[in-house]
Amino acid sequence: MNTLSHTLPSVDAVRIALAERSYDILIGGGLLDRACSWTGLPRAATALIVSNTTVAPLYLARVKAQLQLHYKQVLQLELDDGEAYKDWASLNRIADTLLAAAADRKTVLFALGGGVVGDMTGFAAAIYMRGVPFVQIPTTLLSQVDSSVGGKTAINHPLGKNMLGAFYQPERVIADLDTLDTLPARELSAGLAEVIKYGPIADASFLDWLEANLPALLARDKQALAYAVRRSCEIKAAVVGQDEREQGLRAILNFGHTFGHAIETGLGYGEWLHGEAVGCGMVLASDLSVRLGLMPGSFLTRMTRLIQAAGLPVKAPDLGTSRYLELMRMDKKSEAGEIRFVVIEALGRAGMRSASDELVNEVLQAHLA
Ligand SMILES: O=C(O)C(=O)C[C@@H](O)[C@H](O)[C@H](O)COP(=O)(O)O
Repeated sequence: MNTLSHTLPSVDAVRIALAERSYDILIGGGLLDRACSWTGLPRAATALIVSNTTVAPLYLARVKAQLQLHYKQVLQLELDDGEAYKDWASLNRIADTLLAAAADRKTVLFALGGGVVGDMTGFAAAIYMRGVPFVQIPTTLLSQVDSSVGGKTAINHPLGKNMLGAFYQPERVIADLDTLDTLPARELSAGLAEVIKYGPIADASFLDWLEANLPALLARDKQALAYAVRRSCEIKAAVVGQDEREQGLRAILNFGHTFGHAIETGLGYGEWLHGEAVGCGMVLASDLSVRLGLMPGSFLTRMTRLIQAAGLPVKAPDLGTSRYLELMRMDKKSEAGEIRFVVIEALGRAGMRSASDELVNEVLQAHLA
């Protein structure tokens, strides 16, 4: 982590080291209006800002004003807001906008919003004219600590979450902490799920810190949020830097997601927020870690308490255990029909395990609402 010095408040820069695909995650206050956020990006005639109907009224004009200093033509597109719209139709709207404006293959896309906007804009950038540059401007806690970083882009399919996508890295991530001021409380909690994830999988002392600082985070204390975002990005950068395309290690970032994605797909996208499903999914994955004999029962108690205190659900919707198994067999980590779960092997260390359907059923039965 570097600190860029300015007369204005400092800007943290966490580097994602991926050879020629390396980039910085800029983290700080007021970044939307600061020149350092926007200089040094790829030169082009055209830029497209992709946002949604909730975020655009708040921040699009400011981003556009900055981009107009660098690009001759600045296009904008406001997608419908929500996980239910992370689909082919929205992706097509991005392509339609680019093609209608005759945007060339140097055009730079800017994703202004949360994970849905970021994932879809990244996927559009990956496939438009076989690849154009893009920049992530995450405005939710979840997207600042997780989805804007690491180059996973995708849309959902009715049969499975994030099933169509590409690994495609952004040119830069601009995480303006001030955008968290306007975040609804439910979204803040959803983002905390992905923050909490980093403790058990990679940094036991970060888990201690989160327990001690959860009230400050929920109260949106700027320093606490800045540390949580930076530490999360540092951990993610270290993992992605070693395993960009999830050949092994990177799967640990999916802790809680096997159960979580089943909840999202099973209920219908958007019913629960992604972070809510991941929070609840981590309770189930913690229980599985205990039932596999890897962790003591006190670990499940600890995780459940923290997740609940963060304002997240800890009881899973009753989709029926066989439906859960059916959905989880579709997970991208499954191999030859065998579900592979991320489990905790020791505090700060995660691994992969399969489990019998009987054991998974026991876990589900213990946590269904
Ligand atoms: O970046 C990763 O790798 C992750 O798994 C992070 C997840 O938190 C994130 O939700 C990711 O988009 C899910 O990826 P998927 O491969 O399970 O669809």
